[in-house]
Amino acid sequence: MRAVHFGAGNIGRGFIGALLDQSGYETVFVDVNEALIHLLNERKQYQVKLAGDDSTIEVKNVSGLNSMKQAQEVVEAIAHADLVTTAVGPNILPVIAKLLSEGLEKRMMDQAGPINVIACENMIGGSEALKQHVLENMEESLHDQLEDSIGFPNAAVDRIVPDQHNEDPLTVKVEPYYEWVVETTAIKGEQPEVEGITYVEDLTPYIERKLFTVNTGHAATAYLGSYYGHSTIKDAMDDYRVKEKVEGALRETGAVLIEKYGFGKEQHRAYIDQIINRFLNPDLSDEVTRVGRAPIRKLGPKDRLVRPAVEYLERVKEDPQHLVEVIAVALSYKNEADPEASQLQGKVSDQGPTAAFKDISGLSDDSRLVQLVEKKYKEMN
Ligand SMILES: NC(=O)c1ccc[n+]([C@@H]2O[C@H](COP(=O)([O-])OP(=O)(O)OC[C@H]3O[C@@H](n4cnc5c(N)ncnc54)[C@H](O)[C@@H]3O)[C@@H](O)[C@H]2O)c1
Ligand SMILES: O=P(O)(O)OC[C@@H](O)[C@@H](O)[C@H](O)[C@H](O)CO
Repeated sequence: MRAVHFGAGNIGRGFIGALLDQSGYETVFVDVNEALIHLLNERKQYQVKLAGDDSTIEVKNVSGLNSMKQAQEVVEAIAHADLVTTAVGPNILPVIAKLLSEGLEKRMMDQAGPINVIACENMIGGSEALKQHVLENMEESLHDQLEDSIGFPNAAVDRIVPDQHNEDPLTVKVEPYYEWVVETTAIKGEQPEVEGITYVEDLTPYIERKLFTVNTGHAATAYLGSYYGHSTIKDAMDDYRVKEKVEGALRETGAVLIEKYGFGKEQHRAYIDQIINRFLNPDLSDEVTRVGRAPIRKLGPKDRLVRPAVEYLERVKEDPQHLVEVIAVALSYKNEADPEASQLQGKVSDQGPTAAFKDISGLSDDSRLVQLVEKKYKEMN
């Protein structure tokens, strides 16, 4: 079996690539990083190290294609693949859609049969969003054929893979924990056989539980950690001021999730505790700059901070004090090496914090959340 995976970065190599190899796939990584592509082709293998566990997984049967220089080869690889996956980041999905649509078009012309494209990104409806970008790049006369033969099942992926500082640039150190959940309804043809995938009929409770617990907690730790002068997630969580506020934010998202999906209170408490312990893993050094990256995306209307805060106001009918504080601190987040953080600070200084927040979150003047964030931001700055 052959897989094409877009994005040979942390989660691509450290999670998806490893499971694809264990499941018997030959994986072609597509990336723009020439150094990584060169090494993948030279060695055809790499190592995944499990943090705190001393064990190493040898990932074999891999190769690489540079999407900037080898576009035609990428198109051919997609035309002959059994599965396509991505882990490039939500903002890059529109970029890869052009080449992906060419590959899928070739595949349909060759009558190579159905295939599934799974976007493994931290967002709600990632594969569906990728499908829309593919359709924008494809002639309308082919849209019905795509609907019939190409599946875009949404997915949730969970494994903390920090930025890597290993001697060997292909090696990836990851936490042992992982979860990969894929929705069955959009699958075309046979369900991909990948060890470690849990198939479910309705992904919504899974992706929301993951995004609004792991990623809300992570973002809260990163922005509060940066505010209090910490550079890693573990250091931030070792500061009781950060930990208390993160736990408070997760009680708020938990109240929404329990009310919405009927998760048991004890079961959800245990889920939160397990996540906090993952953030405190002493064998994993994860920087607040990675976890806090792209703050404009993270302050977006459907993302990990604004969406649960809005739902808390609607469902619990109280003010989400901790989420408000995290949003206010996220609006103040500075990192000159992160283009979105610089853009955010440019917006805040040009428009003022309230107008910048309204613009990014899509909320209106009369939104209670906007008023609460405005007040908190003034208190903190
Ligand atoms: N790292 C984690 O802990 C983690 C866990 C779960 C989900 N995710 C999600 O996985 C996705 C990737 O995250 P990551 O941490 O692996 O990031 P990363 O930066 O390590 O990897 C992204 C890769 O995409 C490549 N890329 C950029 N533009 C490209 C293009 N046009 N074509 C092909 N490749 C391109 C980059 O060169 C890089 O190798 C994100 O959506 C993230 O939210 C990450
Ligand atoms: O990848 P992002 O930028 O959406 O979020 C940063 C981290 O919270 C994220 O990568 C986590 O490590 C991951 O989602 C854990 O499963």
